[in-house]
Amino acid sequence: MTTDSVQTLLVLGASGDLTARLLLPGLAGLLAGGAAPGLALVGSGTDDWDDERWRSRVTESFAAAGGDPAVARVAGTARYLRADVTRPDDLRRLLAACEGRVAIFFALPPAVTAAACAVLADIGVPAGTRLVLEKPFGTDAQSARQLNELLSRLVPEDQVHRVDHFLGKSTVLNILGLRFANRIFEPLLSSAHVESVDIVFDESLALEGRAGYYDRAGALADMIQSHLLQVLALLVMEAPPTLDAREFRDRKAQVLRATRLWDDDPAACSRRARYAAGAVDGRQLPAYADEAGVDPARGTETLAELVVAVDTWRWAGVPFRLRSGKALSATRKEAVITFKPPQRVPDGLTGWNRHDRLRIGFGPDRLHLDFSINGPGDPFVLDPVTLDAEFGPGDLPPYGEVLRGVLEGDPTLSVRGDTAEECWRIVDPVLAAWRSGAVPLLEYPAGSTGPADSLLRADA
Ligand SMILES: NC(=O)C1=CN([C@@H]2O[C@H](COP(=O)(O)OP(=O)(O)OC[C@H]3O[C@@H](n4cnc5c(N)ncnc54)[C@H](OP(=O)(O)O)[C@@H]3O)[C@@H](O)[C@H]2O)C=CC1
Ligand SMILES: O=C1O[C@H](COP(=O)(O)O)[C@@H](O)[C@H](O)[C@H]1O
Repeated sequence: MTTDSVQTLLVLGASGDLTARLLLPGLAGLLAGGAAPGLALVGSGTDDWDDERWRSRVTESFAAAGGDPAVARVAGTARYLRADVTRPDDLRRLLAACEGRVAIFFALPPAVTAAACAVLADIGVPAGTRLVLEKPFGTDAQSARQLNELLSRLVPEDQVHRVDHFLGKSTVLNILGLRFANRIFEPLLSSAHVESVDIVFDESLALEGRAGYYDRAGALADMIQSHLLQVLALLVMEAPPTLDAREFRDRKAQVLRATRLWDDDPAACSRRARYAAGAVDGRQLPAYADEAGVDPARGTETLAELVVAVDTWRWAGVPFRLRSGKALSATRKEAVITFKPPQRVPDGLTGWNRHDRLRIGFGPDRLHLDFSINGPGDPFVLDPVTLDAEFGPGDLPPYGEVLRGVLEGDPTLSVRGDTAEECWRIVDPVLAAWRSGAVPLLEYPAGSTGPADSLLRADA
């Protein structure tokens, strides 16, 4: 093993939900594939745990990777240090316990992450340290800018990883490959041919005990500001000359800078709603307002919709409708590109009654192309058909892909600081309109398809 390969992943928030459920299983997948051979794992939290307790948590979360020796080595040598990360002496002690290059994963409540970063900015971090921050990154454009300023005092931007588990490497590459590695789709992807785009992330999952975080975030910040605008950027960006982190992230940032609310009208271009009592998949759910830990007076939305325009030569005039909601009747995770009708269907051909559509599914990652052809029987009558393809699974779970970028020092998948601010710049006026009461908080029964007054295309 070279000295260069020795590095420590320092997990702040070792006892938390994210660490056990997503981060550690992702790490196990990565290690089982032979990555990060010299990795040491240090966990920390305010709980009175010892090494044994932490190792058993790690082993439990690593279980899916089987008995891989590299995985077992990391679990068996993991160390735990009790610390309050808002205290300078505790953070100094944690950093002193790390060997080689350090990656600090802030699996902490956002306010604690910001406080820990402020302390680190005073005490400093070893050269080469990478910082991994979970979403939400700030609560608006101003707080995101302040957090960015703080981080810039700590390490260079390329060593800051603002995590977006949603856009793992395989999903990003699926979209880029679909758009830029053939001559079929890309020439059609512009306002000349596209009528509208819907990006939808509907979940049948409800609050699932996450009121502590979710009730202060809501669907707009939880999903649209943080994840769906990133999907939008991938769908509309110009082709990067290479997949180098700088080129790729520059292209994303450019289109997000050109994105604005439809008609610049935050009230007309947005919807918000929260679920009332109902049943999802036979499971009876209370109204969101009655869920444990929820303060109904906050008026937190569990479903948000937003229509934006991308003011570029290619996309001007095309509405992009973004929506995400919880406790809905069915899970639907896809981007749907609806094409304009054919310029003219020749007289004599009948039956065209459905727009051509390209559907890109996220989980499972699939592609569907809906269009009309001459079907069986009468050749003068068109029938709707769908061509399907699977993108195939990536070799790692999303957090494995995120951690690979962190441990290999590759910021490609990380959300760059200016981009995080830009996403808040887009949604801030909507949050202000909601706070002022300009947009009513609608209700939909859990297990329904959402409020009737949706901005999505009804036929998509
Ligand atoms: N859970 C999820 O599915 C997802 C979570 N996230 C994000 O991940 C982050 C963590 O979320 P989650 O794991 O759910 O939260 P949890 O509340 O489950 O865990 C938070 C952790 O932070 C620790 N902690 C709190 N204050 C301090 C402190 N002063 N010093 C040291 N440790 C402290 C807690 O330890 P203790 O209890 O001992 O104080 C606990 O281990 C959040 O930013 C969240 O938005 C993002 C996507 C999904
Ligand atoms: O980041 C989040 O994502 C999940 C949905 O993503 P998935 O990969 O778990 O399907 C969402 O449920 C959660 O509210 C949000 O914080």
